[in-house]
Amino acid sequence: MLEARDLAIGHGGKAIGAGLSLDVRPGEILCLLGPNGCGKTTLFKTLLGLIPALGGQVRVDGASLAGLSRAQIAQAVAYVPQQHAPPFPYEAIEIVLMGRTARLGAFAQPGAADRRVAEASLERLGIADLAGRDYSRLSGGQRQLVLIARALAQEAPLVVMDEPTASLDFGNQARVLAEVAKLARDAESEERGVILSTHDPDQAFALGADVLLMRDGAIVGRGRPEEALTGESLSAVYGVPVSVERTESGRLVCAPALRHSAPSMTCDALMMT
Ligand SMILES: Nc1ncnc2c1ncn2[C@@H]1O[C@H](COP(=O)(O)OP(=O)(O)OP(=O)(O)O)[C@@H](O)[C@H]1O
Repeated sequence: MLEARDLAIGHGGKAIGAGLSLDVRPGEILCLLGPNGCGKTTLFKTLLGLIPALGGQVRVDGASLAGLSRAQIAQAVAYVPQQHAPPFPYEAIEIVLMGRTARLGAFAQPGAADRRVAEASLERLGIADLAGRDYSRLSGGQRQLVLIARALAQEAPLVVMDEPTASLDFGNQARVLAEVAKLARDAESEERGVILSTHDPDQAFALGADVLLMRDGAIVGRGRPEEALTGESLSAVYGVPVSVERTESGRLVCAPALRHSAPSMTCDALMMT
């Protein structure tokens, strides 16, 4: 479905990563983990053709990304960006309806069926009440949920999500993760491929997702979460001691050690800040 081979990525011709290869197939969830600034968003934008690859190849359903129009890419891949600021005060439902655009003819307007799909997407995420609200005035987490609804409405076979749970509260994180799992493996609908980035390695365990560990623009680990996410690999990638522990229920969780030797502020210093 999505294949990247020996991809080099960067901005304005300046490389920030190279030698990147990955595959996502229907029913698979691929979880991209790595420190701030390692190149996750740049990789996603390159996979979506939003910025040019500096080398290597991306193929979508066997076709070279370079030869596809924006509409063809949008029919194949839905994108949930990290941040999104529309230039006009759209209602949330209008943002979700934009997900239908790739399915319409050049000058066609979304119809009643498209509106029903958009409303169902909002409902599925428990945010039907936001439909008529001004998107630009929603909280960061509410906006993120609306963008996920837009990706659902797009009904593309592959979904790329850049930190989809970043500004969500605890309950909404769980809701969105459940949707991610359903998107990929819901027996009632067609299987989809999902690739998401996150700063929480526990999510890879919770989703049973394949893992790509990235550092400084390179892939430094990959595989099933139990193999790729070890105390050693996570400590090396994030530069802090991390242990991976099994809870009583049998679930694996990642626990960073808080360094006792880190400089700490005295009460006086804290009161002055
Ligand atoms: N538009 C841009 N022009 C030039 N450099 C950029 C641009 N966007 C990002 N970069 C640089 O590319 C590098 C990778 O950034 P990127 O946003 O891909 O990292 P990331 O892994 O997604 O980070 P985070 O986890 O903080 O979101 C960083 O050094 C960043 O400063």
